[in-house]
Amino acid sequence: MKHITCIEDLRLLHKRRVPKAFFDYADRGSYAEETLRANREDLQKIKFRQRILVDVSKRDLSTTILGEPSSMPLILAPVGLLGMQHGDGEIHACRAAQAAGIPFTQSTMSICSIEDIAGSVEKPFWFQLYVMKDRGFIKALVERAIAAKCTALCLTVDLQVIGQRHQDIKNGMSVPPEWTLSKLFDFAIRPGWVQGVLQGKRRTFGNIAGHVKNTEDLTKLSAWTAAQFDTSLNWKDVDWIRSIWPGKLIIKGIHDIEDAKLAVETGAQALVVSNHGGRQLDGAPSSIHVLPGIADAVGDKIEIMFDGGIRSGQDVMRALALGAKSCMLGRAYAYGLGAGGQAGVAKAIDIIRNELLTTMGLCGVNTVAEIDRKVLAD
Ligand SMILES: Cc1cc2nc3c(=O)[nH]c(=O)nc-3n(C[C@H](O)[C@H](O)[C@H](O)COP(=O)(O)O)c2cc1C
Ligand SMILES: CC(C)CC(=O)C(=O)O
Repeated sequence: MKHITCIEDLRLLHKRRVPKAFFDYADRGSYAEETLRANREDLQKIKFRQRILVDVSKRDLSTTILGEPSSMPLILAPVGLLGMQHGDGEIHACRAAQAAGIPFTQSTMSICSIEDIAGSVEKPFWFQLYVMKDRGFIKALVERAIAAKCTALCLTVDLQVIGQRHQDIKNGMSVPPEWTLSKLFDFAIRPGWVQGVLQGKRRTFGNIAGHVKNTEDLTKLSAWTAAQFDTSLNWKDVDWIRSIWPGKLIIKGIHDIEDAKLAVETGAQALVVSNHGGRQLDGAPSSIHVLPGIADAVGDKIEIMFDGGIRSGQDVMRALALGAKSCMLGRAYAYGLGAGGQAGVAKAIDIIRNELLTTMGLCGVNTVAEIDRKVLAD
């Protein structure tokens, strides 16, 4: 990892080490990928004010997230199928987050189960929930998150209809999964990855296997899961989740001021301004484009988290300047995981941490609380 200096280096290493179908699943977006590109392009358009001769010798990244101390304003976002980027990927990512002193969010669509992670890490983590049609299953899943002592529930609300990812279809990441000679060859030339995944605790959705009959049958499990996304989901379901989850609630996938106001009314502690990393509504504006309006409208009533296109500490600084209290990393750490397991995720976090510290120094800022629109050039 010595010559890895930026997230793009981790991305290229991930691309080399992991079969194409799984790399593309992580890397790509929905439809024409306009929103995926806009997330990056709009962040890069935001320029900083360079300030000089300010004593920046005592820069400090520490902050609070949902009232808890955090070493920096970063969170590992829920990312599905991490265990396919690296054997036991969820455990590796959670360990790296905990070693760095930041929260890890486990996806409903994880390969390791809630219990697998809880039994393998030192501290509590967050759980992300997709509300599926089978509400009995969802209630049981929330109860499992409570039993595992998860400290926050991140309710994702932007995937009741699934945006098509063309590349996943071309790669046979469909239901049922497609096995072609070229795919088998692609696996065969990556024996390190194959061995890691085979040594992992599980090779299918760990939170769901066990609930579906014949779970050994991957096709049945995938079909059940795909059919379970619930197009009827609405704000009443959020109230129901509120009634069965006693802890801190985060609503993830807010992209509109009116929805942000409704999220405040649910009594949730935080919302995530997110377009699911350009994987859902293609043609939506970038997350950074909508952040200032949402922060101005509700930032004094609810904690604002942000994601979408964060690949550097500079990007974190941009989002904090425009009203976010913390940022979720998605692909940035998934690339690290594919590139090198726990060490790769640790590297991703460290790269972003150092970039943020340097950017703060060059903008004449010492603390996270000081970062506001004044650090941006007109
Ligand atoms: C491969 C992949 C899988 C994802 N799976 C989930 C998921 O299971 N649940 C969820 O709430 N968000 C999921 N997301 C969205 C992320 O939580 C986050 O919103 C997004 O990655 C942020 O954009 P970025 O990747 O540009 O940082 C996924 C994102 C990626 C890249
Ligand atoms: C299994 C997927 C629905 C997980 C997800 O949220 C994503 O791929 O963006």
